[in-house]
Amino acid sequence: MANRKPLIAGNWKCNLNHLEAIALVQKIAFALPAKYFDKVDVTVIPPFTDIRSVQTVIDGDKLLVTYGAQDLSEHDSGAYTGEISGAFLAKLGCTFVVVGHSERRTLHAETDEVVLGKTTAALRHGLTPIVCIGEGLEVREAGDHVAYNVAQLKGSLAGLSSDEIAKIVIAYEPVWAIGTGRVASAADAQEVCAAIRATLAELADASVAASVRVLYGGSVSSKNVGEIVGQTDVDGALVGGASLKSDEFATLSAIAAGGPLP
Ligand SMILES: O=C(CO)COP(=O)(O)O
Repeated sequence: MANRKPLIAGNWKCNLNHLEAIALVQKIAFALPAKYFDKVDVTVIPPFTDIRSVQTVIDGDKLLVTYGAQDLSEHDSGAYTGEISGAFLAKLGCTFVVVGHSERRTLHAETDEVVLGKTTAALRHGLTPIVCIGEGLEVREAGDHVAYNVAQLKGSLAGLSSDEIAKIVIAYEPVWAIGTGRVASAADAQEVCAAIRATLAELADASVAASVRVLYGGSVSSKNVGEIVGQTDVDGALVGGASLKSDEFATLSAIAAGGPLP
């Protein structure tokens, strides 16, 4: 994983109200003493309605966990009912924002063009976008997964400058591995993450490509995270189900930090 600090991001999806969120953040922080944060960045990505409460507990208790949002609008303000501006997220102290998660691409018909608009909006407000890409099962079975992910990455980052690309995190999440318990092998993750890095070198340059964090996501748990983040081009994980359990999430974060177990 070269000199890149691993990042473990817990995507809570549509789970936990703001009271449950406070309890989970406190438990995660309690299980992960300060020494781990020199070696791993840990962030939680709760629903929008939890963010203010999460901010209050993290700021109040001076916790080292950061937080972010699961989506944002392409627009900064205006007549866009139901949309959340990146400006609002920045004001709430968010560090990260997930963009183009496969659940949004599929359930909300987000195209690469929309994902690019959201990525640009995140950067405009000083948020770090975690740009998600990943192939479905048919593409994987046809053996077209590398080309598919490279095309999705190029579409999602089209026209961004090297400086902008340097500020992004990429997450490779094969759709067939999300919430299924069917984790990609470490070699599968490495193959696509290496292709992502080679594409970043093409879109920006070699030094930017060497600095950008590329995460794997899809059924990550404390049982498989060690092998996955041990791959040369995998710099952490975007974790769904396992991020809702404090002990499990703390354990897998500690493994990504290189131990010891909490
Ligand atoms: O979609 C994911 C994270 O964004 C992965 O979810 P699971 O870890 O539940 O498979």
